[in-house]
Amino acid sequence: MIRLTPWRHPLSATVTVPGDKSLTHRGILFAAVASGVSRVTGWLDAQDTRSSLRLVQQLGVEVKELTPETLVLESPGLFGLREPEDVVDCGNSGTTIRLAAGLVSAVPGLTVFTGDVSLRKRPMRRVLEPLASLGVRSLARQDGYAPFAVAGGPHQGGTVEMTVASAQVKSSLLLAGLSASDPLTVREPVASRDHTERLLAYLGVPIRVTGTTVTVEPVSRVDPLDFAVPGDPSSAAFWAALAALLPDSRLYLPHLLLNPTRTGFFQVLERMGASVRSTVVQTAPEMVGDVEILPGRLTATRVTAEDVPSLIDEIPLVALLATQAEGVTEIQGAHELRVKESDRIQVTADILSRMGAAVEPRPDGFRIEGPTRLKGAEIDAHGDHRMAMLAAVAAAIADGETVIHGAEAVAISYPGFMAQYAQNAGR
Ligand SMILES: O=C(O)C1=C[C@@H](OP(=O)(O)O)[C@@H](O)[C@H](O)C1
Ligand SMILES: C=C(OP(=O)(O)O)C(=O)O
Repeated sequence: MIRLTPWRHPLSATVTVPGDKSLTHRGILFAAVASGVSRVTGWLDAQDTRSSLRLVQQLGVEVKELTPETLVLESPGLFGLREPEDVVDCGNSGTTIRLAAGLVSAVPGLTVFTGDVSLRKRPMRRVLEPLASLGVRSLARQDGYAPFAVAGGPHQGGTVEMTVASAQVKSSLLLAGLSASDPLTVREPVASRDHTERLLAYLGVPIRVTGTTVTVEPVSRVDPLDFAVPGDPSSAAFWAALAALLPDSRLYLPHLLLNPTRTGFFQVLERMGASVRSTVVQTAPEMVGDVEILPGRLTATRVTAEDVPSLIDEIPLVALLATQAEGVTEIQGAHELRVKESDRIQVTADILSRMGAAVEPRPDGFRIEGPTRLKGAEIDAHGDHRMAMLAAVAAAIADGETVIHGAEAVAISYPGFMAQYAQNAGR
């Protein structure tokens, strides 16, 4: 439990955020696919990425070096990975369990997956069913929840029409495509983050992307990877929201991942009235740059299904900004938030309503009327890292004290968040 009091000053700072979570997971999993010694620098060391690390170790990958900056892994390669001797516990990490389900289609024998109480309630049919259409056998609890088991072995390619826009489902299938007997095409309803496609191309795997259709060819061997992970824009979004909400702030966020499939939050922030300036310093394999945020008068906005994948994890922060914006903000097409680490539509609405905001949860989003003054409250993060950080940002602009239960969940994606928060709040 932590107690937070309002900030009485702007956020005028340079904040360096840890490495991107999605890219760190992929760096670890692709190091397992590659044959030989791979290196991932700037990696995120957090509970979720440790789940991916444990998974690849159970599959026979050796950790050669692990420092706060660098991870060096040695793998026998995709076709040398071995059946895990025990159940693979993916903790709280949806990305680990779903991507790994596709990866282990190449691993002879049985891989049994489980996770924590939250992960065991998240839908897995969305990966197991399309994998089954390629001939990958699996068995799951009723309703398709973990624990489930995947039997590796021969399977084919073909075409899969995805029903949800999900980078986890798409990536799981593309990983299974690497060990299929023929090419695999995956089509998404709306483009989700494309890190897997970019990394596969960077590794020299034959892959074609046309609009929201991706085709990958099977491989016999993949060369090792040397990959630098830039800062996580989803972690940076908490600081950007603070700067947009605290008058006279000036925030500098150096070296962030600026892949356009991830920057929807910064676009919405600008649309709502904040100033967002970015300077691109690298374009391949991923776009990277520095971002500066200045506050402005916030006005309501509309977020639609087309926008959702590019800011899926940041939508609760848009809801918070909307409580301080003039007018009615509507967020639509975000049903996916209901099946994250918590039901993020319900939990966000509960947190903001307790703090005095006018928030109406909808089946697929929110209607929020602003501006309203927020007041401190007693908040339950429901074991969800992003809900705990959302409450901390809200606490900075609320009147009175906010108590957050379950704030230790931040260690899932951003272990240093509360220390950096205290450091900037105390000035
Ligand atoms: O592929 C990824 O790294 C992720 C994809 C998204 O999930 P979905 O694929 O379920 O939308 C996102 O919410 C999650 O934090 C990370
Ligand atoms: C949804 C998230 O992660 P995952 O699906 O990997 O648990 C997240 O980090 O907000």
